[in-house]
Amino acid sequence: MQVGIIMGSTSDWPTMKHAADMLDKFGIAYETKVVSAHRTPQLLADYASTAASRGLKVIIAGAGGAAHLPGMAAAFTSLPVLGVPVQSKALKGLDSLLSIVQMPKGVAVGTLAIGDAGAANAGLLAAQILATHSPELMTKIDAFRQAQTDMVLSQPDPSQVTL
Ligand SMILES: Nc1c(C(=O)O)ncn1[C@@H]1O[C@H](COP(=O)(O)O)[C@@H](O)[C@H]1O
Repeated sequence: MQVGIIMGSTSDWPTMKHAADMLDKFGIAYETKVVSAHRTPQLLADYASTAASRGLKVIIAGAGGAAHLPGMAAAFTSLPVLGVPVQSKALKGLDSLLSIVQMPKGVAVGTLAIGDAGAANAGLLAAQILATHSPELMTKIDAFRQAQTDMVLSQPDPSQVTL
């Protein structure tokens, strides 16, 4: 496995699935696991501190509300940790975002956007990190971006579209 996708609760899966789908697109092997800094603190410590020795290269961590999971994972490993703020019901994910993004200097978490787009981009960014050591993967990412550009450029003038 090259990427570990962890999340605070199974309720985060509909969001975090977008990260998994992106990794699938590029044929990148990953594992998924519910790990919580709050509810399963020892599991988090064990998971993150053994991640590098188990061969993982990047961790994607998604959580909502008081989202301490990405920061605590980063505290236990020197692997890059990408944090996904899951949209909460009460505060629409602003709580998750602020909990993840304001890390103290010296322990880094790469924070993505709130929700599905953030999860998908976490998968994409993980692929891009891995691609720095894989020309084959870089070619796939270049092709993905070109296809996206071509799709946008082929769309008709918005004023001609009947909604
Ligand atoms: N933020 C965290 C952490 C953590 O940061 O360790 N563990 C669970 N949670 C979050 O609690 C929310 C509600 O969880 P439940 O749906 O299980 O009640 C989820 O979005 C989860 O990520």
